[in-house]
Amino acid sequence: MDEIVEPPFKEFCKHLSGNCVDEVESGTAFQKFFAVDELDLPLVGLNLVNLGPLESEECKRQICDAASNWGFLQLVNQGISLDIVSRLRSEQVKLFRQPFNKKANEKLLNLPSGSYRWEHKLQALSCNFHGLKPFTYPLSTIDEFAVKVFEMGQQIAQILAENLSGKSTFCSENCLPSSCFLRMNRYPPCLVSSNVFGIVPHIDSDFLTILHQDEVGRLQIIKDGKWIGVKLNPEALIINIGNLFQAWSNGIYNSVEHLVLNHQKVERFSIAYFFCSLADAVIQSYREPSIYRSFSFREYQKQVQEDAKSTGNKVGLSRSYR
Ligand SMILES: C=C1C[C@]23C[C@@]1(O)CC[C@H]2[C@@]12CC[C@H](O)[C@@](C)(C(=O)O1)[C@H]2[C@@H]3C(=O)O
Ligand SMILES: O=C(O)CCC(=O)C(=O)O
Ligand SMILES: [Fe+2]
Repeated sequence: MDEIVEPPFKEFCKHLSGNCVDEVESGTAFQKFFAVDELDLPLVGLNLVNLGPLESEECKRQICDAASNWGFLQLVNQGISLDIVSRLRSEQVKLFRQPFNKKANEKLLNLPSGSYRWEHKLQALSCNFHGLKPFTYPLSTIDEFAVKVFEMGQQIAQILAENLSGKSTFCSENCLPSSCFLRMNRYPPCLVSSNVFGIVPHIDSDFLTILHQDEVGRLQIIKDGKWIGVKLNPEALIINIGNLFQAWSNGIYNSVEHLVLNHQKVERFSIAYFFCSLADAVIQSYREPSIYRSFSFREYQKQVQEDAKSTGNKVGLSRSYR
């Protein structure tokens, strides 16, 4: 296997946040985030939706309950074969094995330049705007995955929306392949400590995130005010609720904080698909009186990025959206 051509971890940290290495070496590396328990996320078999009315209703109820009580769930039999996921994983590994300056400077996979980023101490390759560029046939593995994961996201979003407001068409009208993003992440091994954030605690600003994490795991979420580790299920895709669904559902569906800790010895890969609305879609609670004022995804993303720059943290819905 080619040598992993990445800057040494210390340089990597300095590049990102200066004192990262000091925090880590002084042992203050976020002990409070180190989860003690590991739990299974609520598990739902999506194929049940296509079975008889009874199973279908039960499956939809489980999805909606998890969206309210956990903000996270895991789906199996969701129609995305493990073959596509493993083919995508090998393409992802090949991409990240490219020499560092090639990833940082050249256009990879004819993605817009700047698609390769060091984000929150991970290296992320964002493939944006799947729906815009004309597909070339035969479909690349990335496009094949994106088409299926978009359809799945739409199905879940529709189940969640219909549960609250009948035959709501909000998601189908405002969430399109061109408004969604696929991000492939690589988390380098962190030799200095096992308590360093691969991605800092955050809440996703989209409607839904659909996530495949590899066998390294180390995803943690907040449950009942405590950090817990998410038990691995390589056959499942993880779905988590974003801020937009929390606002649209008037707080009935919850978007919860989550983080990833780097592994001390091995690299970790994940694939995240952000099911977002069109930038100008107005997110308005499905019923009055609403907890949150209406806003557009564009406005919200801009606010989140400004807050993250000025405060170092995303403030999210609590900031003047109430
Ligand atoms: C988890 C997230 C990363 C993201 C903001 C979000 O909460 C959900 C949308 C994500 C996305 C996707 C496209 C762009 O790469 C991005 C910068 C954006 O505007 O929305 C990322 C956000 C991010 O990386 O912060
Ligand atoms: O890589 C993961 O497992 C989670 C990534 C994530 O939370 C994100 O990109 O928003
Ligand atoms: Fe996230």
